[in-house]
Amino acid sequence: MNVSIFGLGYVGTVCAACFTELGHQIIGVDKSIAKVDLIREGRSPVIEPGISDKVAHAVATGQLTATTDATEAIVNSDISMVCVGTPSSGNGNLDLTAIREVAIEIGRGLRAKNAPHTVTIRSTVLPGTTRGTVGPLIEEASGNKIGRDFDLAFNPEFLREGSAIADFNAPSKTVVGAFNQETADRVMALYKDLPGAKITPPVETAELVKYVDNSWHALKVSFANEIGTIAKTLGIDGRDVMNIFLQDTRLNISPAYLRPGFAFGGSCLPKDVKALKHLAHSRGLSTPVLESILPSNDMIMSRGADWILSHDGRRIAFLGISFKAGTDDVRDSPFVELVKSLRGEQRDIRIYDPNVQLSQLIGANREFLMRNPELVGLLHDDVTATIEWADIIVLTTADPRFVAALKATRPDQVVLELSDIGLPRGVRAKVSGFHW
Ligand SMILES: NC(=O)C1=CN([C@@H]2O[C@H](COP(=O)(O)OP(=O)(O)OC[C@H]3O[C@@H](n4cnc5c(N)ncnc54)[C@H](O)[C@@H]3O)[C@@H](O)[C@H]2O)C=CC1
Ligand SMILES: O=C(O)[C@H]1O[C@H](OP(=O)(O)OP(=O)(O)OC[C@H]2O[C@@H](n3ccc(=O)[nH]c3=O)[C@H](O)[C@@H]2O)[C@H](O)[C@@H](O)[C@@H]1O
Repeated sequence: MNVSIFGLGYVGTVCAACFTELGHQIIGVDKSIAKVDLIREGRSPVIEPGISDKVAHAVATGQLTATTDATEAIVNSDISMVCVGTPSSGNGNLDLTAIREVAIEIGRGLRAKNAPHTVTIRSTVLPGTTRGTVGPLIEEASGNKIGRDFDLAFNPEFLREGSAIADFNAPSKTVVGAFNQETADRVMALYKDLPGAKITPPVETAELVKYVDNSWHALKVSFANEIGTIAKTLGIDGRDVMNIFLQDTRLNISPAYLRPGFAFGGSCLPKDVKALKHLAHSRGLSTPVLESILPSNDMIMSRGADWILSHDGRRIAFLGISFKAGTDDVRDSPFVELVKSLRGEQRDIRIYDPNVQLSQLIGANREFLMRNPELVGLLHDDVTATIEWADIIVLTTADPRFVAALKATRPDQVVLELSDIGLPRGVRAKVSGFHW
């Protein structure tokens, strides 16, 4: 099928490249000329394992093109997939600016097209947004009617940064909520060669499921981290406790997100928990469990800062600042918050993260760093010099480059392992774990 993908960020770029491998012809659309130019040059606008080769190949074979012109993309495609950002607004609700813009652009594009077209929303939006906001905006801008002149669906994305390509190619479920079964089937046909359950619930159910997924992950991380905290104060290794707990096969508990580690972050879990809470508030509902997730996470963050400060040494080197290994995404990274809180404590800080270089970042990540200029001056690109300089080395994620670099540590240094990573032999510094 011919598919136009609006928004060439983490979701849009991965979907664009991976859909070409399923035989689809993709036109990527972004309002950022920089991102469109990168795709045209066969380069990925995001850092994600495996994505560079896939983008380069798809562009070289002509299966992936890019434009800033929405109408051109609509006219030359059968289905449009919307993957623009839906960040948090100040009060926890979603900022739908980009969604609204794209809905209007798609509507205008449809005016220039005299053939059936399907629009599917992949961005995470609260229940009611596809029907109540996107649909009417497209109808108004196009003069067309849903179900008569064009079709509309919601198709949530479940990929995780750092393993996005593997997640795209092996989904455990693909969910398409549409206003009629033919539309759901048409969108689902894009995924016909992928494994996993194929589910076509009502649109609002599909919208809510996405929030259930992300809030559940956040809740599990918070639970595991609180257990880890209690265990540590008792002198018990929280990792052992959770490992034994997880062996209860009668309960079939997935170990995912249940290992004690550091606070969760990233551009999705925090914002999606906030948005679900906001939805509950707006309905006058009391949801104490959901209410407690972010305060619990904040507590883990401040415990992490206290733990680092409890070690002697003024010079602290952070290995990693993006929220996860394998990505350049610094949005809502818990390590950014940690660095900011330590800066007021008379410590000198340096950060090494080869994925995070101001000169390379574009889009929302660049904007995030520009809003935090104090961080930019802390970034260093020489890992050996950064380690040599430090008294304390904070290992944030299991990026193999960080783990390998630790072999250069000295016995007078201390390595603080924030996440439950497990270090190789050959680290000469004293090593201590947040949960053990
Ligand atoms: N990052 C992730 O791992 C996942 C994100 N999601 C959801 O997917 C959505 C997109 O997330 P990301 O890819 O992280 O966002 P992103 O911020 O990386 O990318 C969004 C892109 O949309 C573009 N854009 C904004 N307005 C536009 C317009 N009018 N026309 C064309 N392009 C426009 C931006 O320039 C940007 O390149 C969000 O709703 C997010 O919650 C869902 C699953 C995974
Ligand atoms: O909606 C989204 O954007 C995506 O959000 C998350 O994906 P992502 O944030 O990319 O990565 P995760 O692996 O879920 O990590 C989120 C946070 O949880 C933390 N985490 C993850 C796994 C774990 O076992 N423990 C843990 O603390 C990570 O370190 C990170 O801070 C969801 O897992 C995806 O299913 C979803 O598609």
